[in-house]
Amino acid sequence: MHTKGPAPQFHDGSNLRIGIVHARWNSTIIEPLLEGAKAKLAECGVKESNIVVQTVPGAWELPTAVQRLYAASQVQSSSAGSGGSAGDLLGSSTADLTSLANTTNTAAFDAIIAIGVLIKGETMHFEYIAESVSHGLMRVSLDTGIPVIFGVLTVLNDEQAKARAGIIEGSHNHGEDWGLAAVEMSVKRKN
Ligand SMILES: O=c1[nH]c(NC[C@H](O)[C@H](O)[C@H](O)CO)c([N+](=O)[O-])c(=O)[nH]1
Repeated sequence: MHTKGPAPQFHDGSNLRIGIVHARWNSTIIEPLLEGAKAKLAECGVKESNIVVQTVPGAWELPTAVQRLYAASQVQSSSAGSGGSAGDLLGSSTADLTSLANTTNTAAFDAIIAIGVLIKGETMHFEYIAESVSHGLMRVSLDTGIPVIFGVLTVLNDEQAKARAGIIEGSHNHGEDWGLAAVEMSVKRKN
């Protein structure tokens, strides 16, 4: 039963480009969260071809990956605009070009969703990662001006994680909220 979140708002996502970066830790929870976000993006009309999904090992890597995806999309879209090659703009090594070329369809994003699942262990590791990742994602969003949707579960045990991924009977998949937030923030940013 989903009681605390905002009433869902559906906006027209047909002209939006959305990036999703997700961690691979706790993948049995990540997968339904990712599917929930993508389902709501589709429901709002975001084209499959305008959704770019990338993965990182764990939540700690999310801020840098989101920042790099944003930066690559700016290079790509400005080189497309200027008619120059991405290489001119990157002043780049082959490795940079390869990684840029491997990120298909990186024309400027309207929002990026960062998805991770942090489950408290018996040490302070959880606290340090959760604190740094939340501050890092907020900083990327404020520094770039692009909405970065905080899709990082910070839970105390597997049951809490399952309840937020819609895996437990009657529970709500928070990934859906993140998809809707990405569309809403993108539309409001354009207006
Ligand atoms: O995404 C996660 N990464 C985790 N650790 C890995 C971390 O995010 C980095 O990938 C790693 O430290 C290498 O930088 C987790 N725990 O340690 O418990 C976790 O629960 N979730």
